[in-house]
Amino acid sequence: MEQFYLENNLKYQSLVGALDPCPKPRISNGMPGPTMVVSVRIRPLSKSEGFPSATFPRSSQKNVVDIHDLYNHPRGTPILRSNDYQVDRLFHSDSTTEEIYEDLVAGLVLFAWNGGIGTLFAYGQTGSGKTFTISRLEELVAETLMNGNLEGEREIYVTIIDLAGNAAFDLLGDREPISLLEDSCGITQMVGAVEHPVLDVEDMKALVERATSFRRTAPTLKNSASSRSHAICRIRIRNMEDGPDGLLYLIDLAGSEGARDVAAHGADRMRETRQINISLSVLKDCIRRKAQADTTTSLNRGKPGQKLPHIPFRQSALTRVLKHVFDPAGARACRTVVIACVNPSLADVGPTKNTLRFAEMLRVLPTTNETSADRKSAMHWTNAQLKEWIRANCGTPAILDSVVAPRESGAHLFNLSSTEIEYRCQKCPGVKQEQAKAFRSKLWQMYIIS
Ligand SMILES: Nc1ncnc2c1ncn2[C@@H]1O[C@H](COP(=O)(O)OP(=O)(O)OP(=O)(O)O)[C@@H](O)[C@H]1O
Repeated sequence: MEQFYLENNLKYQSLVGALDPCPKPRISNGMPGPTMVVSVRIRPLSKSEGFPSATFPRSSQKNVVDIHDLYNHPRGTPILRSNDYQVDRLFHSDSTTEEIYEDLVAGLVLFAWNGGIGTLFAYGQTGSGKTFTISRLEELVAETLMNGNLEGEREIYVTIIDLAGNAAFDLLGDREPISLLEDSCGITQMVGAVEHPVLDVEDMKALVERATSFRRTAPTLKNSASSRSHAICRIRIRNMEDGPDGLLYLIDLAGSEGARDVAAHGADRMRETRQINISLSVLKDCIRRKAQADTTTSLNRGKPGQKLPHIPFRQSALTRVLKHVFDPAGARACRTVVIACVNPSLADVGPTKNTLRFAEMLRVLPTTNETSADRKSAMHWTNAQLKEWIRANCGTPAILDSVVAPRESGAHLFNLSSTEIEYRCQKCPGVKQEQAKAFRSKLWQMYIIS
């Protein structure tokens, strides 16, 4: 595929240059939820990669990014396939980590300082800039906690562990194995991991450096020093007055790798990659179900007999450590910031789309206190908007208007599983399976009323 992109670089540039993406109706109004903010950071394009950028933040719409991919059409010339994604915050390739800190993380630190549990994840494809982002954020967090400008008396303790599969290791204790056990109060304890008191910023930097030196890395096709484990930095903010201790989790996830990227790996590396991908998949499932659970809870607040939703956080060590975030029975106030990191290179366009699709999916059901009427109006498109969107996204050959709006019977419902979307599209003559697939991710969980 990379060869195809290199050979068609000029064609790609000219197709992108001729495009004029128009503002399209969006599923949601773009307001971040109160407990979870989903952001995307696009890292700068590295010249050595030799591919053009496939990510184009839209100037006319805030927090929307267009991704243009070149499709190798089996029966014709290559064509451009475009998708757009919207998140709560979008950081362009010239944004600094300091800007991200001010916008997303400073509030989380204050929240933890005042006794809450703040969690920050960086996830994305291998080589997309997660470690780059988290390591600088760790320094900035330390500066805020130590500069003496926050009100109240606190003591700071740091634990840094890494998770490889379901095994956990203390990165500040020479990578000794530790156990993750639930105590009688249902809190996951890192048994055997040492908590280090931090007195100033230099202490914190030294601890982070020490942890980095013990972290498991290996070269991958995309990154010569790829992190092959999830690193969790837990900062406990001990309240010396009356009040609960705050907790701040800064998590640098191992990079996901696609089947294409792992072709050259041996059996051990394949197993390791499989374990990473499984734990990331459980994490994604938990985040998503948590977002759904928050929405359902806020809509049903006050109604009797509401059951707690099931969130499968016990399925991996990573989500067990983060039980406080996912346990629907948890009583502590939690806030979560997700930073989806992407590499803008055209060669990485597939994983980039996966990362953005997931980021956008977390926002489909925003965790706000909006009423069901607000939600309905935000999720309904008019027929004209639907036609416009499908025409712009259906690929080639274009779908006919008669197929786009084949109904006289009222609602054309796309709030369906992927199989059902295909089923619907099979019923509409003229829509090809591949086109139906392209719609699937976007139309998922969306009503469209005639
Ligand atoms: N915003 C940025 N500005 C400049 N360089 C960056 C930025 N983000 C990442 N890089 C560079 O890209 C390369 C890969 O970044 P990094 O190691 O952080 O990726 P990663 O997502 O942690 O990868 P992995 O999952 O494989 O560990 C590094 O050389 C890093 O310096």
